[in-house]
Order: sequence, then structure tokens, then C-alpha cells
Amino acid sequence: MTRSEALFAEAQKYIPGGVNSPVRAFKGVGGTPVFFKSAKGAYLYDEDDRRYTDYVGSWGPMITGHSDERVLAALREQLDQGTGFGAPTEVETAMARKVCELMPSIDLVRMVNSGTEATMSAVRLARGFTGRDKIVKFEGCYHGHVDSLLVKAGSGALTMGVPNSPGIPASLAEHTLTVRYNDIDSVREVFRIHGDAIAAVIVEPVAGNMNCIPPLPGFLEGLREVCDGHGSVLIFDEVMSGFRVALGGAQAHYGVTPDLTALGKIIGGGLPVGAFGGKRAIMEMLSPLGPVYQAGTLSGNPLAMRAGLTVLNAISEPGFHDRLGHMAQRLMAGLSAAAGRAGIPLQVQGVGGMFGLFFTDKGPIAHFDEVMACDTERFNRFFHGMLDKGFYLAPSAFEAGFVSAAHTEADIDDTVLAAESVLQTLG
Ligand SMILES: Cc1ncc(COP(=O)(O)O)c(C=O)c1O
Ligand SMILES: NCC(=O)CCC(=O)O
Repeated sequence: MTRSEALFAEAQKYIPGGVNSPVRAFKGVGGTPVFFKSAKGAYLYDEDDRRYTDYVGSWGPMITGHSDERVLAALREQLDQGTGFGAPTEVETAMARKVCELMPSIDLVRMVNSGTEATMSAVRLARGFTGRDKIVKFEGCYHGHVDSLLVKAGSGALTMGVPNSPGIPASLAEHTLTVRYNDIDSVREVFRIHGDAIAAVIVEPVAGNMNCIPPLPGFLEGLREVCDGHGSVLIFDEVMSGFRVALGGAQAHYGVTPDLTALGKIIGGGLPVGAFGGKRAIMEMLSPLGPVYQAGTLSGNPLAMRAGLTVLNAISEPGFHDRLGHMAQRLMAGLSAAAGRAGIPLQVQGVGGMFGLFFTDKGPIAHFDEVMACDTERFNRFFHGMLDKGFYLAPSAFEAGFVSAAHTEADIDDTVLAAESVLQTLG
């Protein structure tokens, strides 16, 4: 028995499924989750002292690599000053200013503790601002475990086979209208019927919770136009894409401006943080300025702000995202060529530091139904083959992968080499 197996057995005695978040449980791919004890740069080290090259990055935050010395130094400094006061601190303003600078669509920003809180609060605010109840989301997009948004959801909800979770009143779910990603006609149709009742459209501008699907040309622009035409709030959920596909997020990369943006992951530098922000007129509806209530005991926690701000400063260095994109491109091109040599149909696609692997002979994947038609059984065998060789991918065919600034060309080339030998066994 490995230490991970022993630890997992013990964990299951006290924690539902042995994990504090379902995507960690290896339910989709089978087998025992790996328990980690440390990480540095591009590498994870498990409880059995095995090293893995990591393409999960704690599900996105670790864009500068694990245990970044700059982040650790900032945390140590803050530790000596106190771990939180439940009162304003200067670093919160520094963080807010930085976010507003990086994303010009954000006039005002409020910090929260997770991506879930960010999208939940953004939806509430949009409803309060418009006085409308209905929201539009896309099948296969995941916005955290918010009641209104766990309808046809992606990520773990999809992996576990529960995209519509029990526990959500039908009277609430009926206000969530679900349409097809990258299909602007389906959006226009739902607006034709319900337009005057729709508070907001929430979208992952690059979908990363049904594998990785970039927006088709015109899709995000179309959402902007439809929302403008009906007085609805356009919410970009950039919890994953923010600061990753470009410094200014997908909104900068594609040049489409949302009304509200939800942020998470990278903004916390590995600590639990989320944020939402946007147009002044909407954000001024928020308590204590306005009537829409939202709060948090630990929101803006100084440890989390220090870590997050350190990472935002690090990724603001010139050339950071060019290098990140170059590494992701090298990986994607390498995997694609390796699959070709091994005779395994594989579609590899991505944006910036974010990528997806689809076991299919179809061309670029743009829609949820095309994702569902891919060979997940082959993905699972690929996943385990890579894990055995010391490469850690997300344990589900429905998750995007991430590279970090700590990955070197040698790391990427080793990954491609390993992948080729695994792919050769998948015929
Ligand atoms: C696009 C997106 N939105 C929201 C969330 C929820 O964030 P959290 O897990 O921090 O609640 C996630 C990931 O979990 C995500 O990928
Ligand atoms: N892409 C999916 C996530 O990032 C979710 C992580 C989690 O729920 O633990």
C-alpha cells in the first residue's frame, strides 16, 4: 500500500469521499488520489516522495509556480504583523487599485474568499441592479457551487454526473435559462422570449470547465450586443481566465468589455480569494453604498491580499504572458505531433497559459455536445499513464490544463516525450 492509499483510507473515515472538493477524488479517472506534501516551482512531491511535473497548478492559482519565494516572503512579513483584523488595511486598497489598473472595465472591486462567492455576489448584484430575476448561463460552464448556477454545470458537477444538483429548489432553478456555448443564435432566441426578465448573462469567456473551449469569433461580441439591447448585465466569469489568458484577462485578449467581472484563483496567489467588480453605477448598488447586501468576516484578509498582490505584480513584468503562451504552445504542438506519430486522434487547443486535450478525430471543439462525444475512457488511460511517469494532469476529461512560469522548455519536452510513449499504448 502506498502512503497515499493509506491516507485516503483514513480520510474517508472523517471526510465525505475523503476530499474537501469532489474534483480531487479521481472519480472520473478511477484509482486513488495522490496526497501531496510539498511543491516547488513546476513540481509536486507526494507522500511517497515521488516527483510530478504539475499541469494543475492548484486548479489555476499557481501561475508563477509553487512556493514562489516572493509570495513566501510577503506572507512571512505579514505574519509578523498579524493574520487579520476584520477592519480595513492599506493592502486592500493596493490590491483594489491593481485590479482596476489591470482590468479597465472594473471601476470598483470587492474582495471575497472564493470564486463561488464572486459569481454568487455578482449575480445577486445584477438582479438587484436590474430588478429582474432570470439569468442566462451556458451548458458546461461552471461558476462555482452557487445554487442558481449549478444548472447544467461543468467541472466536477459534470465529472460526477450531477450537472443539476439535488438540493436546489425548482422555484430557484427555473430562473436560470441555459443555452449552448458558442451559439449566439440560442442566446438571441432566449432573449426573444424572456428578454425583459433577464438580469444577466454569465459566461466563462474562455470555457475551462468542459475541457478548454475558446470563444468563436463574434460570440462574446454578440453577448455584449444582446445584453445592451435588453438592458441586461454581462458578467464575465474570469475566475480561471483572468490574469491567465492575458494580463488583462479574456476581456483584454478578445477586446470585449463586460459590465461585471468575477475573479478568483490567481488573484489569491494560492490563498483563498475571489473578487467581483465592474461598472461604478452597478457596484454602487452594493452595501454599504447601496441596498444589495454582501459581506465577509475574512474578506480582504491581509495574508491573502499580500500573496495575491505579489503574484499580480510578478505577472505584470514585461513579457510574462508571452513566455507563458510560448510554453503552452510548445506543449500543445508537441502533444499534437506526438499523438500524430502514435496514430491516436487528439485535438489540442488552448489560449495563453490554458490548454485542453480532446481524444477525438474531430477538428477544433467549440460546443458542449462535441466535448461529450470525445473518448473519455482513452483520456482516463492517458491520465494514468502520465501519472505513472510523474506528470500530474487534472483528473478529469472536463478540465482545462495550466502551465506556469516555472515550467522550462526541458519540462515541456520531457512531458511530450512521456506522452508519446503513453499515447503509443492507447491504440
Ligand atoms: C470559471 C470558474 N468560476 C468559478 C469557480 C469557482 O471558484 P471556487 O472553486 O474558488 O469557488 C471556478 C473554479 O472552481 C471556475 O473555474
Ligand atoms: N476547474 C474546476 C475547478 O477549478 C474546481 C476546483 C474545485 O472545485 O476544487
